[in-house]
Amino acid sequence: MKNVAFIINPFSANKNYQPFLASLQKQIEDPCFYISESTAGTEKFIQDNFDSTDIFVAVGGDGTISSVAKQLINTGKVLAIFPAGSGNGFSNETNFTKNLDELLIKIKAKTFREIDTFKVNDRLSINVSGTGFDGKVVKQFEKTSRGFKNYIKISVATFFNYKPINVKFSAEEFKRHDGDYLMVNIANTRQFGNNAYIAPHASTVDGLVEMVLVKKFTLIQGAAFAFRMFTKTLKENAYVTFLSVPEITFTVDTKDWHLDGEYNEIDSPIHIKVLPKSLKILI
Ligand SMILES: Nc1ncnc2c1ncn2[C@@H]1O[C@H](COP(=O)(O)OP(=O)(O)OP(=O)(O)O)[C@@H](O)[C@H]1O
Repeated sequence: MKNVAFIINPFSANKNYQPFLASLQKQIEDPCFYISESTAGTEKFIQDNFDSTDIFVAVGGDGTISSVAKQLINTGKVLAIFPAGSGNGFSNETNFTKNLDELLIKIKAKTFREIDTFKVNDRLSINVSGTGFDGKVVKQFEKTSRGFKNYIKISVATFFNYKPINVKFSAEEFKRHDGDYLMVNIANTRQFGNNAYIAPHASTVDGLVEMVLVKKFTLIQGAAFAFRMFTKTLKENAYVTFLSVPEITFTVDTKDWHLDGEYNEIDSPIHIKVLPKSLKILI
């Protein structure tokens, strides 16, 4: 299989990439692959193999996919995914499964489509990024051994001593939404991962992101919110507001963000901007 490179993150999810690599080597003679020790390593690998590769396959979770996508934005190169993360939000939303045979058929067909991505100031996001409660949760979560159980544990603990963030919009039309929020998320796709649908109406081809503003609620209301997220039925109410926008600017009194589930420190003011049809992705 020519012009295809596999970038494997050995730290994703259960840190067990060997079975994937063994199947790959069984199915393809001498595949081009790279076991990535860091995002800088991935960057260098893509640069070194850029001219000879048409399809870069990210083997990992949303963080890995994002680190590969970053290098492919607005180029002729195509992204493919073998989901190997714990949440797999982006791969769930772009129809990639853990079936290697299926992936190899898609790679042979080489059919792709163009989807939107977006920027948070100067940083790229492909899936869902946010600040506030879940920015803080991701910060604490990265200090643990990860996994869904730790995520829930940290979420509940963070909830009880969490001080809402203050958001102020620049444009007059959004100023009525200025105020204190539990969290603010910016969604390109519908879900965080683990089928938690934070923005059930988001689309990767509409040139817009869904900004989801969530006010602080009680734990009981939080349970209802979680139920609606997992049943794809989250809608606007006294606690939840959706803004569908191609770009938006605001200030926020925290630097704690997660970009596609990875903790980032970002200075306010924040400028969100959609990069329409900027990423070619295998279908
Ligand atoms: N290209 C890369 N090479 C090496 N390590 C990476 C790369 N991209 C991200 N990482 C690191 O690998 C770890 C796992 O990231 P990743 O998001 O892929 O998996 P996950 O967190 O298990 O899955 P998900 O994001 O779907 O929940 C993170 O600590 C991240 O910082």
